[in-house]
Order: sequence, then structure tokens, then C-alpha cells
Amino acid sequence: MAASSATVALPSILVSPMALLSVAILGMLTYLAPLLFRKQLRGPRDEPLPPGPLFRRLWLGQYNELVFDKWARAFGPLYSVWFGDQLIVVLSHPRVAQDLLVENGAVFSSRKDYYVKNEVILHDRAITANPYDQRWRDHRNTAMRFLSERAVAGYSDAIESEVVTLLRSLYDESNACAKPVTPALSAVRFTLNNMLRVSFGQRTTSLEDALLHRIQRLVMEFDDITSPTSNAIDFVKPLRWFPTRTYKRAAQLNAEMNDQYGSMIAAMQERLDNGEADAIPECAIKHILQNEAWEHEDVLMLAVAFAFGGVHSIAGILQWFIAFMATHPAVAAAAHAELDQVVGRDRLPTNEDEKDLPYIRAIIKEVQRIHSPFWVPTPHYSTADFVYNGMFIPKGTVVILNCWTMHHDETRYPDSYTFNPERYLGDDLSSSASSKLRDPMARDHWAFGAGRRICPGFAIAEREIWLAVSGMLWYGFILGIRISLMLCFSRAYNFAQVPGAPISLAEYEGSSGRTPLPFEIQLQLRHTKAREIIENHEGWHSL
Ligand code: HEM
Repeated sequence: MAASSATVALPSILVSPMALLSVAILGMLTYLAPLLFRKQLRGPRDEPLPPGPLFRRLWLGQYNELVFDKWARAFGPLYSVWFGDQLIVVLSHPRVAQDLLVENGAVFSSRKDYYVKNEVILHDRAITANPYDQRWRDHRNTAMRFLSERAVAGYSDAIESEVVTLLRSLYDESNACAKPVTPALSAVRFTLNNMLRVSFGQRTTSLEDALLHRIQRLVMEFDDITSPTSNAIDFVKPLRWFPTRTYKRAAQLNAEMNDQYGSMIAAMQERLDNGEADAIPECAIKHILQNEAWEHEDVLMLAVAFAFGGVHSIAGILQWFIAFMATHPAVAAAAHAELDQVVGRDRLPTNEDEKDLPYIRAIIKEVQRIHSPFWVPTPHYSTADFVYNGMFIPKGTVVILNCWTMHHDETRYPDSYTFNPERYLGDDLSSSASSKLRDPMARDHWAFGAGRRICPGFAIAEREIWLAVSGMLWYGFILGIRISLMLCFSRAYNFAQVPGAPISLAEYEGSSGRTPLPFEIQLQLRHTKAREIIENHEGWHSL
């Protein structure tokens, strides 16, 4: 009897609903807690991780820079945050960025195997996705043969010709300045032509060219789905077992890239096989096919690097610039006055004029500061344990350069949300020269990244932007932005209700790379010589 009453008592405790619930909650908490809360790792001498948010994240939405900025204010210039099982440290001060990415580049120059961008789309290639290894060196060195300052000096004529083509296409699109025009596609074509020239020795022939539209679409898709913090699938491996929409988009993009660039490479190979090498201009893909024993996929991904790195980034800067000129007529007028004084109206500005046009250079720097194409540039990745200022950064940490916060540091850039080129007057260095300064506080901005992975397209980007910006200013007034743009941004700044207030371009397209929402401008040529050059420009169909 005694034994049997004991067995009855035991189940009666176990089946108590409250007890069951408590056990279930406890079990869940024990299981879930590590998934919800940050992990506290310690360094070799018990150093803690950099401080950071208590809860883990799985992703951030499109305007992730604002969240990184909020955390920087709460946790300081070096903080850490967990995305799923991935530790991310965020660098929000020039000195920290310099110490880690530049001075300790041997540790902080790799890339995480981001699933969507690096594995599915780029197959760990295209320079940007390569880990820090021999393949990366080979790809980057080959690209630099065609992107170094010296190489770029040889493209000046071609870029100048593309500037006139850009203006001509805006002129034609606007029906000789009679109606408003959307500059986006012309800006993309300008940069795509420059990139196609360097990589394939070819260019598109008009705004209707199918190649332009296809690459524009592929690049936009790439920018949309490859933000370093927008895909939970990058941080939670089990999600990869399911056919998610992001995976499908990424796989489709990879297939289309293969189709487009594969056929361009095959066409060039065929010409080389047919003995037509002399008829193909010197360019990166020709060089590789003739001199390197690369696998097909390496050739393909190098070609992709030129399109995905060099098209929307520069086209975005040009569009932000145009929007600022339309909304800041006093700045445009000061630039025109400088041009009239230094260059006059008989010829276009050239590279040699840059040193004598400090105000225009300042405009470009200010556009890049206030509207970097990448607020969260491609993250770096650490390959060894590291202790910095008493804080532990383990091997395998993703490292993000927080450009938004650095570009809005009020001590470095007072009134940082205001577009004010004058803050850069007296800064006589090109941005690539500025990026090599030992003193990180003297650097103009961080739009091109830092350290060993710094943008390899820096030199050509600077040339393209200089010639396009100074050329556009020389040609014309940008009269104003039509109401469509004001409405686009009224969501963020209620602009329509504040007539005369500067438009704040707070919204944008894309998630990894960013370009302004489409807008229209009204153009007017400044002088008769400009009209003459535009109307008689003949070089724009030839390479
Ligand atoms: C306004 C124009 C441009 C901007 C603002 C820009 C910005 C950047 C940034 C921030 C990075 C990441 C740097 C880092 O990891 O620290 C980068 C990398 C890269 N950019 Fe650019 N870029 C521009 C133009 C170009 C052009 C014209 C090309 C042409 C090939 C290019 C190709 C690349 C490549 C291949 C990488 C990866 C480098 C590596 O991982 O080693 N970019 N760029």
C-alpha cells in the first residue's frame, strides 16, 4: 500500500499544470537565452568584448546606418553586436578605423563568407568577395593594371568624350532643354561606358542599348539584396535549407551574370581565336584571356567587379551632385564664377585645371561626405584574435566602418547635415592622396573605405567624377528640381510644406549601394559655346 501511495503522489506533482508550465518556460529560456542575448567572450587576459546591445539581431532594415549611428552614441567609437552567431564590431571614429584597418591590416583585411552576396552570387570572387588570399591578390593586381593612376591618365580623353556624350544625351532627352529630364539613366550610361571600356574595350551606343538596360537592372538587383546586415539567411544557417525568396533572387542574379558576361567573354575569345587581337582595344579581359591561365569563373567575376563596383557608385555621386546644384543655386553660382575666371568659356575644364578650381573640388568632397554611396561599406573580417585598448576582438569577427557616424561627427564637420562645400576649402589633396595621410583626423572622408581592401577604383572614380562635375557645371545651369522630387522626400522631411527650404535627400534606392530616388531637373545651357560643342560633338558614337 505504502509503495502504491508513493507512486500516486509522484504523478500528482508532475501533472500539476503550473509545474509543467514552469518547467516548459525554464526549458525554453535555457534553450532560447543564448539565442536572444549577446554572448560574452573573453580575451587571453580576460579582456571583454567591446560593449554593445544586449539582444542579438538577425537583420536590420534599409536605413541600417541610422541604427549603427544610434548604437555608436550609446556605446562609443568601438562597439560589438551579435547578428545570430556572428559577432560584428563597428568602428565609428577615424582613429579606431586607422588603428585597426590600416595599421593592423594583416589581421583585418579578409571577408566573411556572406551567404547571399559572396557564396551564391559571387562564388567568393569578384575581388570584393575574395577572402584575403592569393586569389584575391591575383584578381586585385590584375584589376590594378587597368585602374592605377598611371593607367587612368591614359583614359582621360575617353572620359572627356563620355562627359560630352552625357551632356548631349541630357540635351537630347530634354528636347534641347525645353522639357525636364531625369538624369539617372544618362549618369549610369556614362559610368558604364567608362567601365566597359576598361574591362572589355567597348561601350554602349545609346540610351536604348539593351546592354545598358540589362546591366543597370543587374546592378540594381545586386545593390538591393547584398546589404551586409539585411539578410537573416546570412546569419542563421538553417534558413538556407529552405527555398527563401532572397536565395532565389540571388541564384537568378548569378545565372543572369553568367549569361551576360559569359557571352561577352566568349565573343572576345572567338575574336582572339580568329586572329583579331589587334582590332580589340587594350582592356582587362583581353589581357587576362591572352596572358593568364584563369578558370572561366575567375575571368567572369573580374568582369563583374568592374560593373558592380564602378557603375552605380559613381552614377550615384553624380546624381546627388545634380540634386544639390538644383537645390543650392548659390553654390552652383560660385562654381560658375570660379570656372569663368579660371577656364573661361572657350574650352572645357580638364584634369590640369583641378588644382586651380578648389571650390569645385570642395563641392565634390562635400557631396561624397554627405552622400557616400556606401554608408556601411563592404565589411572587413578578422583572421586572428586581437586585443585593442583592453577589448577583445576574436578571430572571425566582421568589422564595419561606420561611415555615417564618422561623416556626421560634429567636431570634425560642424553643422554636419548641411551641404557646405566651404568646409573643404584649403584641403588641396585629392581624395586618394588624403586617404594615405598618417593622421586619420586630417583625412577628407571615408567614402572609399580603408586599409588593404580600399576601393581599387579610387583613381578612375576621381577622374570620372572630376571631369563630369566640372564639365556639367561648365555647360549649364541646373535650374531646379520639379515637384516629383519634392514629393518623394516629403515623406521624410515634409518638404512640400516648407517652400524654399533645402531639400534633404534622406531617402534612397538600394540597400548596399545607394542612389537617390529618381528625380527630374530642368537644364539650361550657360553660353553659346556650350551649345556649339554639344551640337557638334561627333566623338560620341565611336570608342
Ligand atoms: C564613387 C565611386 C566609388 C566609391 C564611393 C567606392 C567605394 C568603395 C568602398 C567603400 C569599398 C570597400 C572598401 C573597403 O573594404 O574598405 C570599395 C571596394 C571595391 N570597389 Fe569601389 N567605389 C567606387 C568606385 C569603384 C570603381 C570605379 C570600381 C571599378 C573597378 C570599384 C571597384 C571596387 C572593388 C572591386 C572593390 C573591392 C575591393 C577589395 O575587396 O579588395 N569601385 N569601393
